[in-house]
Amino acid sequence: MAEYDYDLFTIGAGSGGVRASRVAAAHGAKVAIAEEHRVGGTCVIRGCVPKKMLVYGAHFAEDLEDCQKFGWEIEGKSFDWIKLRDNVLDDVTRIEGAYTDTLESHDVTIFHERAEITGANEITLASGKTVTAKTILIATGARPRLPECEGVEHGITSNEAFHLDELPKKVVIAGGGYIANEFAGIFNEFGSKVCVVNRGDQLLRGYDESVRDRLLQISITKGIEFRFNTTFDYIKPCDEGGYFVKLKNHEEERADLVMFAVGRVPNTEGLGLDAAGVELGENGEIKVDEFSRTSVDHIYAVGDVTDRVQLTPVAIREGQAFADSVFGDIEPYSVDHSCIPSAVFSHPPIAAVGMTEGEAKNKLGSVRVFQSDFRPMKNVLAGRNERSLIKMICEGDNERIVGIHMIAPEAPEMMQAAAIAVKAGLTKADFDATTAIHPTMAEELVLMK
Ligand SMILES: Cc1cc2nc3c(=O)[nH]c(=O)nc-3n(C[C@H](O)[C@H](O)[C@H](O)COP(=O)(O)OP(=O)(O)OC[C@H]3O[C@@H](n4cnc5c(N)ncnc54)[C@H](O)[C@@H]3O)c2cc1C
Ligand SMILES: NC(=O)c1ccc[n+]([C@@H]2O[C@H](COP(=O)([O-])OP(=O)(O)OC[C@H]3O[C@@H](n4cnc5c(N)ncnc54)[C@H](O)[C@@H]3O)[C@@H](O)[C@H]2O)c1
Repeated sequence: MAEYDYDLFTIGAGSGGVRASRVAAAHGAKVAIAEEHRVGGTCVIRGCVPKKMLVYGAHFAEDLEDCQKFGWEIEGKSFDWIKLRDNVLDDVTRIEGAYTDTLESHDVTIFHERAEITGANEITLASGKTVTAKTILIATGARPRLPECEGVEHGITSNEAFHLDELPKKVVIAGGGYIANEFAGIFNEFGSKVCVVNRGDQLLRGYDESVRDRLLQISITKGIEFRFNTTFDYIKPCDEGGYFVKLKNHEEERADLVMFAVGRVPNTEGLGLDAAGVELGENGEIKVDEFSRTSVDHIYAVGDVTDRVQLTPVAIREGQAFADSVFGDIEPYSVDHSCIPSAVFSHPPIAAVGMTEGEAKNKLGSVRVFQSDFRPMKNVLAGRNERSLIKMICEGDNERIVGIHMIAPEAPEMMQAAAIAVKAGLTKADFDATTAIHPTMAEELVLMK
């Protein structure tokens, strides 16, 4: 008789948990996974995937306007939110099915219910069933944070934004980070009046200042309003529908929808972590070492619940490294969290890798910055007065590239390839030695003066 029911029990079937479970099973482990909501987790069900589909949908608004300068006439164009919403939700269900199939084809047992650690190696499911496992992986992700304010229960978060029955005429979005800027772009392109409310005076902290400023200027030109250095006093329902929204130092205003996008809280409550002896950090995140091991030897944690870098590819890499290291026939290895490229799918999008100009100056002293500030060819013909910006930050005499930052149509697509070069430690001279592909926006990368 085996000592435990499973070699591995994973709590949470999101990006990190699914990858770890599938790979551990492929290494020969007997694996079970519990999911209390839907297989796929935040990324597939209510994050990256449906968000990107809405971004695509939203962008047609500009394309349908710009296409006229390219000779196209489109009569009677109209937009049907319910059609887009339902098509997106259908595709989410399809992908959920693909994730479930992957787990099942690897003989991973799926429990479609909540799980909690109730003993050193014991897990109890919501149905009351108890199982044991030699190793436990916590991959429970994070949930939207809600600020403290009167009437906070009247607001929605990104979770609900994908299910709206109608688009708001006016939406107030709290936050100045990824989600706030992405949804500001989405709602604005669909014709909603958007007001972004940020507690501080900076959008997208962590991104390069000139790129952030460019997004702010373009967003204002597109009609998005911003209120900085303020928080909510109250949100009160109005008899005629919608809400009265009062911000500190501002007059009360009306809105049809309030959306909170003020960060995410690791899902660590009600998991039995205290009793199990798993240590948490200041923000409730699970503390782990470089191998994703918690303070308890046989309990590991990956992804957003550890609050290292809250991105899907990072959760996936952490899950893969954990499974290979614990169940594979190889030397344990850890995930390199340096130089991770990222993107904000705003309108237009931002993408970045490595140090910003400010960071590089602080850390490295003298740096050289190359910059290309240009109006993409398509925007020129379309009469769209929107400029793009690409910055390259270089270090030392050999001008090793330590950061690239851009705001441009398709910036995330360009960045994925550029990030390989930065990660590999290439220099400005290596870029200069590469022949341009003309005419593209990406050729700016190898033509910078
Ligand atoms: C709106 C939005 C857009 C995003 N866009 C991007 C993007 O474009 N690119 C990008 O890289 N990242 C994006 N992210 C971040 C990305 O979704 C997360 O970093 C990623 O999903 C984290 O994966 P995870 O495995 O740690 O957790 P999750 O994917 O959140 O999975 C955790 C799972 O655990 C389940 N769970 C929790 N507690 C229990 C329990 N006790 N028992 C059973 N199950 C439980 C949850 O239901 C959930 O399904 C976005 C996030 C949001 C919210
Ligand atoms: N494209 C992507 O890769 C992508 C997209 C969406 C989300 N994500 C991930 O999800 C995480 C969460 O996203 P997010 O946008 O919720 O958080 P975030 O950390 O990016 O931004 C939070 C913002 O809210 C502001 N804020 C905090 N409290 C506030 C308050 N009370 N009132 C007004 N503003 C307030 C902060 O100043 C900050 O600008 C991100 O950190 C990111 O890792 C990634």
